[in-house]
Parts: sequence; C-alpha cells; structure tokens
Amino acid sequence: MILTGPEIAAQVKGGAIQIAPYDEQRLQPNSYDFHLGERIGWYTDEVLDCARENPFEVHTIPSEGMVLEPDRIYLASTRERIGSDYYVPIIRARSSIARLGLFVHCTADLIDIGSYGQLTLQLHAVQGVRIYPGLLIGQVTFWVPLGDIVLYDGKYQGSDGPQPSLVHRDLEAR
Ligand SMILES: O=c1ccn([C@H]2C[C@H](O)[C@@H](COP(=O)(O)OP(=O)(O)OP(=O)(O)O)O2)c(=O)[nH]1
Repeated sequence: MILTGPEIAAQVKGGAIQIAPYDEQRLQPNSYDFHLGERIGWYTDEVLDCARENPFEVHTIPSEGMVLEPDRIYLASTRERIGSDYYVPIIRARSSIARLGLFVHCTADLIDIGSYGQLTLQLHAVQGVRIYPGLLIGQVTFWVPLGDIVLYDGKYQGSDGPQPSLVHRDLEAR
C-alpha cells in the first residue's frame, strides 16, 4: 500500500516520517516532491573500479545552472533529509523532469527503512540538459511494509550531500 499525500502529511506530523525541510505545498496526491541540493559530484576516471575508491570531486551547482552531459553519471542529492522507521521510501523523477530525459536514479530507487539523510541522486541525462540548485526534481513515495522491521545500519547512513559508491568496502569485507 502506498501512502496518500494527506497520509504522508499526517505521518510527518506524528513523527513516523522525517522530511526536513518540510513544506506542505510539496505534497502530491500520493507522493512528496523533493528539491535538488546545491552540490554535485562526478568521478574523474574514465573507467570506474568496483574494487577500489574512485576519485570523485564535488562542486557547487551555480545559480545560473550547469549543463549535464550525456554518457556520464553525476551524483547529486536531495536538499531534504528523508527517512522513516515505519514506511519504505521509494524515489523517482517528477514526470516533468522525465519528459526532458533526465533520470534521477540509476536503477537504485529503494530506500531502506531506518535510513536517514540527504538521498544521493544518480543523475543521468539522455541529452544535454541544464539543471539548477533547488530544482523540484523528484518525488518520494512511502510504502507500507509487510513483516518484521529491521532498521538500516549501512554505510550510507546519515548522508550529507552526494556520496560516491563505497562498493569496494563489500569486496574488502569478503
Ligand atoms: O538512490 C538511492 C538509493 C539509496 N540511497 C541510500 C538510502 C539507502 O537506504 C542506502 C542504501 O541503499 P542500498 O541498500 O540500495 O545500497 P547498498 O549498496 O546495498 O548499501 P548498504 O550495504 O549500506 O545496504 O542508500 C540513496 O541515497 N539513493
């Protein structure tokens, strides 16, 4: 079951969902629209390696915007800190953004119960597209889980701004 906009509002008010900053104007019939944060990062190597940390640099998105080039992955984040111990957040683009060929995640839309922080967005552009800080870029939905709840205790907990992949840690832990 997916929460309706009014139910998201009720759960934010009751403390079961955290969205900060929160603005009732951003409620949709069954989702909440989130903003693009101010920072964006990209890997500087052409070929990425799952077995090691990949060099990554972070920049501020200028107020006049910046153009995302196709065939690259950019990591940005939500301005909002989002999380819940009770519902499963799932993110996706707003339709208006998708209509420009801009992906806001690269096959990773699922947020764990108990995960809190600014969500890292994996931006991917079908063709060049100019983005701006604070753009209303995506929406988060909240789903009712079935079964015992185990809270997230992973490597991206408490993220602040775009976080590069830490997949090499999984290989190191094998
Ligand atoms: O597009 C996304 C997807 C997930 N997350 C955050 C929230 C999520 O709870 C956490 C971990 O996601 P996932 O479990 O898919 O990643 P993982 O690579 O398996 O990390 P971990 O080992 O920490 O579970 O990363 C994002 O910021 N952006």
